[in-house]
Amino acid sequence: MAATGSKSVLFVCLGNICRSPIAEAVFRKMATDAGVVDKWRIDSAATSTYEIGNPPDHRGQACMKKHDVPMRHVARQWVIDSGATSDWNIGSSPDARGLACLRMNGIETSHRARQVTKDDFMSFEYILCMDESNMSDLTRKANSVKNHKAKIELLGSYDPQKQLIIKDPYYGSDEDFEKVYVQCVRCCTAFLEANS
Ligand SMILES: N#Cc1ccccc1-c1cc(NCCCN2CCCCC2)c2ccccc2n1
Repeated sequence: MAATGSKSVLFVCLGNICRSPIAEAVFRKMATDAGVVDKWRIDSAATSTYEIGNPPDHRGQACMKKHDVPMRHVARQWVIDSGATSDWNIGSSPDARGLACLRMNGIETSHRARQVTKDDFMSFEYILCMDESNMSDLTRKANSVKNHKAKIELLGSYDPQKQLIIKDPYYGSDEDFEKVYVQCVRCCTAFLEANS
């Protein structure tokens, strides 16, 4: 049973290695600093299969390090993996309660890109994406899920400076990742405020 007043947000972009892991890390830090992170299930995912299983982009990791924002990526010397005997949850993230337990014990987990699943539309209250093509991909997928619960919105719709679109920095520079970071800080601040 989820804690009372529990909330959930899934950040989504095209590949889940650039924009959505930054938004997830920024929001998680804000919720932690506000003392409410235990009330939130926070995750990120991709609309595409381009980068499934890959860690966040190194330029995004460098940006997070520069701004002292912990990112759920830990470079691993050993390849240690785990698997399931069933196909029940293929593609889903580890259970939020398990992640919270790991984090409470200072055991960092690493984020690996994953694609949005049908279950996400049933289990997340908010699905916040970055641009119009993410929006149309998500809306199309959501329409195939009966009475889905998620509110699908542009993260940029929370921006006090009204910059609606957070542009894909994949072919861009460090400055483009910095712009993604700055927009995510403004939008996540307003989104957390609107849900406090
Ligand atoms: N597509 C596009 C696109 C258009 C404009 C600006 C950026 C991108 C762009 C391209 C990427 N990977 C290169 C193409 C991947 N292959 C495309 C054909 C199928 C097999 C895979 C990205 C990867 C991760 C995150 C964001 C990305 N964004």
